[in-house]
Amino acid sequence: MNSTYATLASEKTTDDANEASGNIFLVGMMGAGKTTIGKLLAHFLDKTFYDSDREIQKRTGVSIPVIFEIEGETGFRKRETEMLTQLLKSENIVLATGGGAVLNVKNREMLKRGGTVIYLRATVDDLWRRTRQDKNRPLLQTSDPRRKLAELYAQRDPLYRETAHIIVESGKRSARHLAQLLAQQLACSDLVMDKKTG
Ligand SMILES: Nc1ncnc2c1ncn2[C@@H]1O[C@H](COP(=O)(O)OP(=O)(O)OP(=O)(O)O)[C@@H](O)[C@H]1O
Ligand SMILES: O=C(O)C1=C[C@@H](O)[C@@H](O)[C@H](O)C1
Ligand SMILES: [Mg+2]
Repeated sequence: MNSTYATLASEKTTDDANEASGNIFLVGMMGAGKTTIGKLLAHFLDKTFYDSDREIQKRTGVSIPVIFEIEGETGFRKRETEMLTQLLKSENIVLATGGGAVLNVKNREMLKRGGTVIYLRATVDDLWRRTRQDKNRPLLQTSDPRRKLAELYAQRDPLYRETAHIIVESGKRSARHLAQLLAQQLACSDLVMDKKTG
């Protein structure tokens, strides 16, 4: 690991990841850059990009705020787990998960087993700057959205860490630069693996 990566959660190493599937899963808070970086990473690594939120919207034909309005968060989470179950049957994908995907233990286990999980981590200040103008995140439609973001961060940071094989700081570099560094790093770890197994 070079300096692109912060220390790994619970001393985990990428050896624990299911690299054979070629799958890369991005987890992290709303605004961490999962969708933006995921698309670029898939392009650089020549993998297929999926975004769980986008797939749910395609399947239902309505936006995520509408799903929350009609079915509540519980209904959305059920759809999210169904979608992850289906998407994780794929190989050679980069998947941007929804910010709350790690709340469900079944999702966490599926992700850990199904590929290499990358936690894109940013400070609450960065996350707030990136999400404050966007009304598409139903959990932030409260009287004090910044506080809500901080509460969600405190609740979820340990879950992202528990799930991730790799933790990356997404606050200090542009999305493109991060995707380039990650692509280089992941391509190198593939090389090393091929050497070991080949
Ligand atoms: N590393 C970065 N530096 C600066 N801005 C970024 C970075 N990553 C993402 N952004 C910007 O932050 C905003 C949110 O990013 P994005 O939608 O990719 O987050 P997300 O993790 O997919 O969030 P959600 O869980 O809500 O889907 C976008 O406007 C994006 O351009
Ligand atoms: O952090 C969350 O709980 C969410 C993040 C988004 O990706 C969407 O999945 C939805 O808005 C919920
Ligand atoms: Mg997204």
